[in-house]
Amino acid sequence: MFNPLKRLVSENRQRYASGNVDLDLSYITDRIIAMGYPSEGLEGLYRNHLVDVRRFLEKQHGKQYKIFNLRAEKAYDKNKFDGNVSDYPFRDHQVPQLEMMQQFCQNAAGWLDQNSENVVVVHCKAGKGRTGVMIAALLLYTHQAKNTEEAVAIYGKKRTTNGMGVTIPSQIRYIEYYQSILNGARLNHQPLLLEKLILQPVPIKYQGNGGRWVMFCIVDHNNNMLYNQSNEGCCMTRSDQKLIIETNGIGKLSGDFKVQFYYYQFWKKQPLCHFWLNTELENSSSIKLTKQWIDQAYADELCRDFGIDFTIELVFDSTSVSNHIDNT
Ligand SMILES: CCCCCCCC(=O)OC[C@H](COP(=O)(O)O[C@H]1[C@H](O)[C@@H](OP(=O)(O)O)[C@H](OP(=O)(O)O)[C@@H](OP(=O)(O)O)[C@H]1O)OC(=O)CCCCCCC
Repeated sequence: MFNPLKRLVSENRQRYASGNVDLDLSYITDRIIAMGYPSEGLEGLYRNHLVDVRRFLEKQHGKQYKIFNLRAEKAYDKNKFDGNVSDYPFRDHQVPQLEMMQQFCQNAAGWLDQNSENVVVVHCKAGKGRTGVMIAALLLYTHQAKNTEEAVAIYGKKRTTNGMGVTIPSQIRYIEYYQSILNGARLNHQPLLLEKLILQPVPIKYQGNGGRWVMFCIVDHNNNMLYNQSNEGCCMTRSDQKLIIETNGIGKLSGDFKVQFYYYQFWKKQPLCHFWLNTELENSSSIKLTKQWIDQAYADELCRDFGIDFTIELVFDSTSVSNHIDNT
């Protein structure tokens, strides 16, 4: 039934509305469905209600649906869908572990291969960003999209009213990483040694001298600190054009990592921007990210100071890079 609050909360997502069904749910293909979280209690008042989702899926697909829950923050009793639920959790606005993308695709494609009537149903919270990452990966894995751009476009067109499905730069980067794995790229397990970060131009308000210092840390998927600039006492040098932060060669990185920039206001950490990278698929001694490849670089008021040509460059120790390349 039409519910104005649910419609408001589903924002730009395409809803499935037919007869007395009105769900935050979209068919990306005939056999791949994206939807919002099947909720209960208070959340069920403004998102898809679990009971409505179950009724819809059973009516349309009998017992031939399999649900994939990507929401790390919350879970429901799998028995409410007769146990036919698999979890591939990751956090809101973040990226999945690369291995998890492969496991998800194998599981989902295996289910689709078992019977031509089987469908997969993917959700996170809103069923937009994270759901889009995994469905784009599945479209690539099942050869229904030839590259990341096409996979993201198919998803955006079917899932949203304005084509804006997966929009977070790191999430798009991870679909690209996954595409390169499917294209035969070899993962390199040798760590890379982060030598320095170069911010160009110097963020205007955060240069010291009465302004606030830009700080950064590096974390893993569980938010465990891999490197913390404020503890390591690394050296910052500033010219008119750039801010160079030397890590003294102690930033040894392996696999997925997130670089988070922040500053302190009243002793509270205020995030500025961040990005995810994976060392296993990066083979160059420097990675330079323009603003459009940095997460939240537009959204946060403070990051406007970074200017349109703002770049963050990560420079790795050349020995670690050559060890890395020898191993590919
Ligand atoms: C009378 C109140 C009217 C409220 C109207 C709210 C209208 C409104 O803004 O609704 C939207 C909000 C937030 O909406 P959500 O709580 O659903 O949050 C969305 C979710 O994080 C998506 O990530 P994911 O789960 O798909 O991975 C994200 O997409 P992405 O990761 O791609 O950026 C999207 O960002 P985006 O907006 O696309 O930038 C978020 O808005 O809903 C609520 O906060 C729940 C409100 C609960 C209200 C409870 C009332 C009982």
